[in-house]
Amino acid sequence: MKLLNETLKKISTLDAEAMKKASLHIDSLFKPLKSLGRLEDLAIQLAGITKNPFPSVDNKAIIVMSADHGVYEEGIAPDPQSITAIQTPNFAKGLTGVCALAKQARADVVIVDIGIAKDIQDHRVINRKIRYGTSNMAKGPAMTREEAIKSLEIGIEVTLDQIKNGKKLIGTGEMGIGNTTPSTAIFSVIGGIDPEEIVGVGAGLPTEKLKHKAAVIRKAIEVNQPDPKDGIDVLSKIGGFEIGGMVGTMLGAAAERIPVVVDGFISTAAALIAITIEPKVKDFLIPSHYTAERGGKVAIELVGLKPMFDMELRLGEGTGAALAFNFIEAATFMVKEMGKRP
Ligand SMILES: Cc1cc2ncn([C@H]3O[C@H](COP(=O)(O)O)[C@@H](O)[C@H]3O)c2cc1C
Ligand SMILES: O=C(O)c1cccnc1
Repeated sequence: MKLLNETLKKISTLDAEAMKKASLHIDSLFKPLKSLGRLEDLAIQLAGITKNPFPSVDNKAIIVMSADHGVYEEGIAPDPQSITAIQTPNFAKGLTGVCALAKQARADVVIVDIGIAKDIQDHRVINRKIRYGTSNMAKGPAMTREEAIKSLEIGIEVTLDQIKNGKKLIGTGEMGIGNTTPSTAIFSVIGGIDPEEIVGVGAGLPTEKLKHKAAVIRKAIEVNQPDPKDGIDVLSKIGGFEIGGMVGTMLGAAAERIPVVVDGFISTAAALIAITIEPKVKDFLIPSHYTAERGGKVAIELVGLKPMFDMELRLGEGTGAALAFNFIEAATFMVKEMGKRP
């Protein structure tokens, strides 16, 4: 709890002076005013986050949190639960979708076991296992409040380690069979939306099972009665360990004034919990893409962010964040490389 409290205390506001300097500089560049559109907004936000009108984000990492879900036993996901444990070492080997995109963006991928249902033998996977998957949220709380806080603090610690190692830009990623179910539950509770309105197929659930997935989510909310104003209560009752880890990454990066990129559906659920815990964190979040998962648009609107692009991705892992790194780095090149108006 100490690390979480210290981190929350450190989260401040954007630096208005650096933003003004960046804005004046961008307006002085050799181009029609505002003609680089949202790239200009991005450069100004980066200045505000880093307190530097000319920041560099060349050293980047995607932090992937991996965990399993007790609610899997309700039949809410199309794949065997063992895929989480099978796929996790593939992040260390560079074989997953996010690894390919991160390689192109010259970013490291950091993979953390924060609650996979099996032991992972690969030493390159950081072992911060809380336990072997959450409990079934359709029957009771997914985790205790203490475990939820632990997941946040693990996310903070792993992120601070990366920042200490020189990372200037962080992306959030995840792996966890079944995790679109707790994510949808989080949007339902905090947004006050019926699960049936936003539930989607995740990794490919047959559409005839969508009503069942929504009913499981509704039951989990009824059984647990999470307090929508208490992000930690929501996380503990209907969340997941990897979602908590991603929230921790967002809080830790914001506290250190490091820009942190929101990925897809699950990462958006983490962002919603992060801003429920500390609204100031929102200014430090950079949205990436519109996920193709049904409910994704409503979800990112709940956070109050406008993604940069829509490539119809629906993989997660941090793939959208890795693609977004290119836009973010491009914004820093614009301010540093362009010439001024005569
Ligand atoms: C091989 C494979 C790789 C993945 N990488 C990310 N996900 C994505 O799909 C899962 C969420 O969807 P659902 O809630 O329907 O299970 C998460 O693991 C998410 O990261 C994957 C899913 C699979 C099958
Ligand atoms: O948008 C995502 O992150 C997503 C969507 C479906 C399944 N897994 C992840």
